Amino acid sequence: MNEIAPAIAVRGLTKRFSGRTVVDHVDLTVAPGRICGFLGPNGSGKTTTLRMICGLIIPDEGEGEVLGLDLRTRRSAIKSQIGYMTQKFGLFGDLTIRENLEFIARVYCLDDRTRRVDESLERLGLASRADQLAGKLSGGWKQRLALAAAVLHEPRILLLDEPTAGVDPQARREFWDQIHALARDGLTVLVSTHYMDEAERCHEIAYIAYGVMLARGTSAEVIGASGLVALQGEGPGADMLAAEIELRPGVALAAAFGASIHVCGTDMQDLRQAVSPWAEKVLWTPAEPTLEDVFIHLMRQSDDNSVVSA
Ligand SMILES: Nc1ncnc2c1ncn2[C@@H]1O[C@H](COP(=O)(O)OP(=O)(O)OP(=O)(O)O)[C@@H](O)[C@H]1O
Repeated sequence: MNEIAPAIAVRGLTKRFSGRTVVDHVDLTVAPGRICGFLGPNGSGKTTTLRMICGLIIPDEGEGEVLGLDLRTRRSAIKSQIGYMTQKFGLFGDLTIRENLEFIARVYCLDDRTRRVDESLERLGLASRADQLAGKLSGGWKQRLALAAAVLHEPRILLLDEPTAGVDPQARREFWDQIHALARDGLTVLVSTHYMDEAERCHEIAYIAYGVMLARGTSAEVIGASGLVALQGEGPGADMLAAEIELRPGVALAAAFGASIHVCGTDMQDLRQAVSPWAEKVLWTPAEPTLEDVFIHLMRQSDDNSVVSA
């Protein structure tokens, strides 16, 4: 059987700014057509990692291949096959959707511009609004236009930096449906996000805290590897107990969800022992730990290196 070459295979990627290591020996392999989500606290090196992979910044250490090209020696060739959508809307508000795409097509010196723009408008559901000014669009439509612009030159890797911050749930869902459609056609997608629902829509996740990759895999694998177990408590006042319960030995996290409480730890016996003082008032039942539990747990265990000492 022929093995499909990975779209991305990098090893030991490291970046330092002013002597501070912001990405510390990160390894990553992503197969073509996969959507890989990057999560982690603010300032933990997600964007820097993505930019190194795409040849936009030079790693201080590390090596690898992106689309089969050497990351150190073929940066320009890699960059030409990357689509990049940043969080900030970077298109022209006083041009229409169509004019913006035509402008991008000229910047990239694309051939057959009218066909490409028409196909892109159709594919991303923008055709009915092609003549609307970009500046008058809602957040969701702006994101859709930014996505159309990022993939107009038919890149093989798409980089999305917090793509749906501030966009409503319906528009986010549609945006993600489009990302999945692009991935089905072979586009490899790397996306940084703080949203759990976005993480869950990725094929795989990489969790980076302060430059170090702490977890990697599908969302089920990341939850399984965390070793966390959880209990849900329901009863009068259960939602008021989080702060007190979180201080008990054996409890890693406790949080109210509506009228109930969700608690996590690494050992079920210890967790049951920790909540036993409330066994009469509150009904405790086993629950599934969530991705959010895992990420908060990992974050609390890692050292914040983002504070620069004087
Ligand atoms: N060009 C630069 N020069 C100096 N420091 C930088 C530069 N780019 C990033 N940094 C620093 O590197 C660290 C990692 O930044 P990065 O943007 O990669 O984090 P992030 O995980 O994407 O953060 P966020 O979730 O807030 O977007 C931060 O402390 C940031 O201030």
